[in-house]
Amino acid sequence: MSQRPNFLDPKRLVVKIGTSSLIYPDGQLNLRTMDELAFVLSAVRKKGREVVLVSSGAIGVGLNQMHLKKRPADIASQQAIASIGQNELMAIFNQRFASYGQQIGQVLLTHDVMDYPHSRENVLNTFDQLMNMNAIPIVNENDTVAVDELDHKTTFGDNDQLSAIVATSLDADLLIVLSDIDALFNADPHVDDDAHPLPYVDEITPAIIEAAGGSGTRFGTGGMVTKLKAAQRVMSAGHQMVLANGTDPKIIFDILAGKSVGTLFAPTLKRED
Ligand SMILES: Nc1ncnc2c1ncn2[C@@H]1O[C@H](COP(=O)(O)OP(=O)(O)O)[C@@H](O)[C@H]1O
Ligand SMILES: N[C@@H](CCC(=O)OP(=O)(O)O)C(=O)O
Repeated sequence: MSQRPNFLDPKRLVVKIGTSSLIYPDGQLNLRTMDELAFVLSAVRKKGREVVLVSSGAIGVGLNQMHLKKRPADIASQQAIASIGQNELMAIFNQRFASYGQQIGQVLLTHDVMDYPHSRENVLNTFDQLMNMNAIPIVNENDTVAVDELDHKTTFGDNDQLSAIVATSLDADLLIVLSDIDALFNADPHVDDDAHPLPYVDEITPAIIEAAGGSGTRFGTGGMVTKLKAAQRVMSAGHQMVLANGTDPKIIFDILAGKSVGTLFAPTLKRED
């Protein structure tokens, strides 16, 4: 009988969902995925695991609210769209999580807040208290204020790296990154028909970085490049990351049950099939 590896039993779990899993290619909101995500995370929380959700979607939802097909060019307009979208995103999550009896709390972060020791400590205390209250923190970058200036870095750049920073800062055992793709492939499968999935990565080699392309969709931002950076950060901290398809968030149950789905990034662990 195969031994159950420790990543299957995380005490503290961070789940990141990308815009391309929350918004259909035509710009409409994927309410089904949002509802299923609320259902699954509520069930996981009720089983005693601490759960943090990092959700993208502020800009995508804002564009939908304002009936816009693409991002406006100027920063102030993008930030206004994010302001409208974040509000709507949380309204939907609030309603869906409430239907499963699960309390949530919003945490909007900028890079500088995590850089300065005092503000970082306050943020981490807030996470701790939310989890003590059995609430699920829902995190996003504070897009309405984050703009990089010469001597002041406020942006994370993308939510893949934000989720890795949150996971490592909270010492989470496992980061699950849900995207619109089944796994990391040896080449972008939207470009190369012969690409095959990689079930297990124990080291981010130059060949793997070479295989990672940008986003395949109108709304996604980082593509595979930023997911590999996130994996690198998590692995360096001695923890694990699973990249999997977020179309049906019940895949989280499969991951926690030890099924070999997506790509497992883990420094030394060998996956048992
Ligand atoms: N080697 C690769 N393996 C898998 N996907 C890749 C790879 N290189 C580039 N991609 C692209 O990355 C996309 C996922 O990133 P992105 O669109 O930013 O999603 P999200 O919104 O979930 O962050 C995939 O749909 C795919 O087109
Ligand atoms: N903070 C932005 C997310 C940017 C981002 O990284 O998006 P994604 O590549 O879809 O995870 C938003 O909420 O629109």
